[in-house]
Amino acid sequence: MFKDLARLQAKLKALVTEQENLCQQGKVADYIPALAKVPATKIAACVANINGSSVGAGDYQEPFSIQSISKVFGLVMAMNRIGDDLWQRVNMEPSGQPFNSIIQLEWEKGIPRNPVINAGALLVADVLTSHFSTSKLAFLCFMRTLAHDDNIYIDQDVYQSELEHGNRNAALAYLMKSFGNIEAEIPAVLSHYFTQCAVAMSCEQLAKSLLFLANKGVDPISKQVICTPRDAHRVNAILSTSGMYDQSGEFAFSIGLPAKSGVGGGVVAIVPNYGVICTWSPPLNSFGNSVIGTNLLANLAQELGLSIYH
Ligand SMILES: NC(=O)CC[C@H](N)C(=O)O
Repeated sequence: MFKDLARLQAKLKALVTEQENLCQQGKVADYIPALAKVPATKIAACVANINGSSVGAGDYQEPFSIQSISKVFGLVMAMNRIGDDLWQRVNMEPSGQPFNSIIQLEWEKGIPRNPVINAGALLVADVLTSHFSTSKLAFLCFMRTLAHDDNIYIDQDVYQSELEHGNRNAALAYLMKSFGNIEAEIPAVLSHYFTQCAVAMSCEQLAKSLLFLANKGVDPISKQVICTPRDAHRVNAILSTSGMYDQSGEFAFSIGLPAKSGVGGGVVAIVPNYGVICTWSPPLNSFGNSVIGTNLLANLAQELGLSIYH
């Protein structure tokens, strides 16, 4: 558990102020208009404590597009639904490739390297589409339950844009289907995947909703079992090795926390037995990870001595 939350809040404020005044690099995602129009100056950091309390600084209560952070939640739902069968259809190795790469998928006969690159998340979306009668609604309900907030919503503007610019994801899904690794019809799989990506949440909501991964699978607020301790371990392991895409090695080397980024500029990091940190800043580096979001996490982890490798 994080102690002395007042000091932690002062630290978050100081870090946010320091980062917003630095000359920053990076580029806001512009593959869809709905993301391109988000102001590059947004900046936020929030820490959810394992006892359910939280502190934040900057725009930490403002919703943004969670994008690939949704892959974590989809994965947990799929693991809960089909158990170890999932690992017959998706691997658990780092890809060493950009998040939306297609090359490896053909070499490896339609089996995605891991569930947190696009191909893997589309595979997970197929599992959810095939095993829930209303998978999009089930996903939204899951998010609302985890965040303890019924106001969480799907940003229709982002969803529509994703659909209109979804050719690469469609290509990944059709390639997997050609290998027999996708069961449902591709339009339904894509619709589920883009719905997940289009969920809007704030840093505070995201940090709270992932507390179960810092607490061996149990939501510390409701005491509800969200997944088994073994699956919480597995998700954290995948996030440690692949959550920051092809920057995961460097992230483990310099920060040492299971983490997941999204092209909306959000980054979440799990601190087992302590809580969850979420940062947000839209400009991205060449890996698709938030520049300031990663800096904020690095500074905080260093100052507080947080690393799972200590
Ligand atoms: N890295 C990401 O956040 C990618 C999500 C994005 N919607 C895509 O599918 O390309």
